[in-house]
Parts: sequence; structure tokens; C-alpha cells
Amino acid sequence: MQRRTLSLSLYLNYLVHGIGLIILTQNMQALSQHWQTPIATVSYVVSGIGVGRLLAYFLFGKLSDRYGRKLFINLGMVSYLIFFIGMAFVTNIQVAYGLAILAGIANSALDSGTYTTFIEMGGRQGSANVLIKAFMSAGEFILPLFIASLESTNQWYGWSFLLAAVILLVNLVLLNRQTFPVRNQTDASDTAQTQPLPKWRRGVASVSLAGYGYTSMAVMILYTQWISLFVTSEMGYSRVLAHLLLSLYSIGSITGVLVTFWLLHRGMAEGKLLVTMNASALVALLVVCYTNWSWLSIIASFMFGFTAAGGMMQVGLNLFIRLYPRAKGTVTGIFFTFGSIAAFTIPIVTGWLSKQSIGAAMRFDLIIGLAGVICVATAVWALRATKTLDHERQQINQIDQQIIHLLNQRFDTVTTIGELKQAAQLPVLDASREAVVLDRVAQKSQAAAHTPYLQAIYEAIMANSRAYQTARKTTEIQVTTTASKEELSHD
Ligand SMILES: O=C(O)C(=O)C[C@]1(C(=O)O)C=C[C@@H](O)C=C1
Repeated sequence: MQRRTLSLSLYLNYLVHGIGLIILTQNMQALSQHWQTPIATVSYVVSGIGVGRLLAYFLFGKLSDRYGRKLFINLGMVSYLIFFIGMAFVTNIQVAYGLAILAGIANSALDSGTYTTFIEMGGRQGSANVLIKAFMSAGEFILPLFIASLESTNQWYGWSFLLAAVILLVNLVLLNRQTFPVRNQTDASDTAQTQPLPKWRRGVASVSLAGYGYTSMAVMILYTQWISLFVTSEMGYSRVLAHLLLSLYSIGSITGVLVTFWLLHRGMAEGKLLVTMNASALVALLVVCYTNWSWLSIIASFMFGFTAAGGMMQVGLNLFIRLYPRAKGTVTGIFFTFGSIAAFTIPIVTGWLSKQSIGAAMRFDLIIGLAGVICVATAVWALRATKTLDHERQQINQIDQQIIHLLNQRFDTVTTIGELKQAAQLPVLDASREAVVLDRVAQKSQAAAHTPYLQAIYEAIMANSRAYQTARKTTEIQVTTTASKEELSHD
């Protein structure tokens, strides 16, 4: 229960962060009027957020390893609080720029405290980190609606900032009543994975994962920045369709996060997921870049959101953090610093490429996507598990889980068959059917050496089906005879 309240409180911060990510651009017009400056100046203020992130990520990550996660989450919340309240009232551009830097700092402080805490909660909390992204998306979804309702009723734009501030204030109280897990402990799954890994392999994995910190952020930023312009200018699509493509990307992203969360929760390996999703993202991107069939672009845009923005950055970070269980904060800081560098450089590089053509800017995303696939594939290759007794037994546990689930389903079917046979007054044993089953086992077996053993297992399964059917039959007979005896005695 404790853990749940703490998780809720940590997630709530990311709903606010989602609001923080777009609040300046969403209020661009109102702010430019209020500050009496052109829109371009407001856009310049927005860049302060990136500066704040670059300044703080590495430092905060490292410090959170030393001074604790709670301190940095509080620092993040208080910084955001000052940003939201300050921005609602500020009139001076320099102060506004300072506040934007503070928002970037708040972002870094929250990340260095939160991702690490979820991993330190143990269990399957790696999947919990993926949900952070869902809360950010929820914030990004709610804010435009709130602003639209403020505008339609002619109310002050500052209320949107104060809404975020109020949520933060409530959460500040909620969060500080929670106890945090022990910092930088190494749990059993950490050691199982990291101990047998040679140093050079860990080095290769680290470089690849840091690289993925860059590419995973870069593919998303480039796509959202250029897609609308690209499809209108190069593919001749309407503006409505261009906006629809971006919305579908967002819907794909939220769906992807939920599916990723579910897959990780069911025990899917993070490395496998990363490679599959990134390779699929590259295919979706290829389609978007080269098709001019609108229906195909629609599907591909959704798929790109699903695969590239479905929490993969968080999964990459999880792998990275597990490599260095004693320096989780530092690793988080490094990973997101690379992400921030992407956020900073992609608009510059693509801006320059767009002078050549918008298509060139958009297709640059293919190179980044390919680099991403190479990064994750290399990391997974370097991290491949060395065959240890522990590791192999974990594999067996997972396989058994699936077998048991399937056997339960088989027994349910056997129950129905038993009832049907009883109604038709057929015997429990059906030797010819059993021969057919054993034949099929031999046909389907993928290794001849396994076949006689598989058949022996199936003979045991069917013997148990029979025993089960007979046992159910006798209990049923007993139940009916007692019932009819009772009926007779009542008469
Ligand atoms: O197919 C049936 O009749 C069943 O009852 C199922 C089943 C089996 O487990 O596959 C069990 C007992 C029979 O002798 C044959 C097959």
C-alpha cells in the first residue's frame, strides 16, 4: 500500500511535467501579448528549458546518488512551483528566461530522483518507469483542453499555470509523508545480471546505451518537428491530414506505453523488446518517408508513435541503470544529458538540412533510426547472458509459467469433453484418440531426439485427463445419489 501511494505521488509529478513541457508553447500568443514582444522572443524563452536541462542533468544525477532521491524530487517540485507561479505573473523577459532555465533544472531533478526510486523499489518496477511516459502524455493531453476552455470563457491565461502549481502543492504534502526505498542497493536480479559480465562488454553496452539516449530522443523530436511540413510540402497532403498524422503519432505513443508496460509486466526481456520496437520504428519511418498513399501514412504514423515513442527511452534507461546498480543516479544523469543534447542539436541540424529540402530534413530521421537500431542491437549483444545455473533456471521458471497456464486451459477443455462423453454415454478412455494425439506430438516435435520423451509426457498428461474425468464423474454420481436420497427421505 505504501509503495502504491509513493508511486502515485511520483507519477503525479509527471502529469505536471507533461503540462510543463508544452505550457509555454501553448500560451505563446497570450504570453507575447502580455510581454509585448514578438512570438519569436517567447520561443527564445522556451529554449531556456533546454539550457537548464543540459546544466543540471549530470550534476543532479551524481548528487542524488550521494544525498538521496527524496531531496532531489523535492528540489524538482519546488523549482517547478516557482516556475509555474512566476510565469503566470512575470513581465520581464530576462526573468522569464531565468524561470525557463529553472523548469529545465526541475525536470532534471525530478528525473534523477524518480527513475532511480522506481528501480530501487525492486520487483518489476522497471515497467513502472515506462508508465512515467504515460503520465507525461496525459498532462500534454489535458493542458490544451484546459487552455481551450479558458479561452472560450475569456479567462486569464495564468490559470493554466496555477492549475499545475496547485497539483504540485498538494503532491508536495503527499510525497513528504512517504518513506523511500533504500538507495543504491543491489538486488538479486542486479547481481545475477551484472556479476559475470566482463568489463569490456559492460563498456561496449554503456557506450551503446548512452548513444541510444541520444538517438531515442532525436527520432521523436525530429519526427514531431517536421512531419506536418513534410507531408504537406512533399506529399501534397492537406493540412488537416498533416495534423491527423501527428495526433495519430501521439495516440500510437500512449498505446505503445501501455502495451510495453503490460509486456514487461508479463516478463518479456527488455533487450528483445528494444530491438523489435526500434527495428519496427525504422520500417514505419521508411513508409512515412516514401509513401504518398494517405491511408498507409496514417497507419505508419500510428505505428511509429507506438514503436518509437512507446516508452523505449525508459526501457533503454532501465537496462543502463541495471548495469551500474551503485550509481543509478549518475547513469540516469548521463543518459538524459545525451537526450538533452539531442533536443538541442536536432533542430539546428535539421534546420540547416531543410535549406536543401524539407525531405532531406525528414529523411535524416532514417539515419538516426538506423543508428538507434545499431545501438540497441550492440547493447543487447554485449549484455547477452553468460550461461550460469541461475540464469538457466530463471529461463525454466518462465517456460514453466507458460506450460502451467496452457495445461490449465487443457484441463478445462478435458472437463467439457468429459461432460459431453458422459451425456453421450461414452467411456472415459478413447484409445484411438490417444493414438492420434501421440502421432501429432511426433509430427510437431522440433527435435527427433526429444520425441519419445515428449510422447511419454503426453501419455502421462492423458492418463491424468482420464483420472480427472473419472474422479469428476464419481463425485457427480455421489452428489446426485445423495441428492436423490435426500429427496426420497423428504417425500
Ligand atoms: O479426446 C478425448 O476424448 C478426451 O477425453 C481427451 C483425452 C486427452 O487428454 O487428450 C483424454 C482421454 C482420452 O482417452 C483421450 C484424449
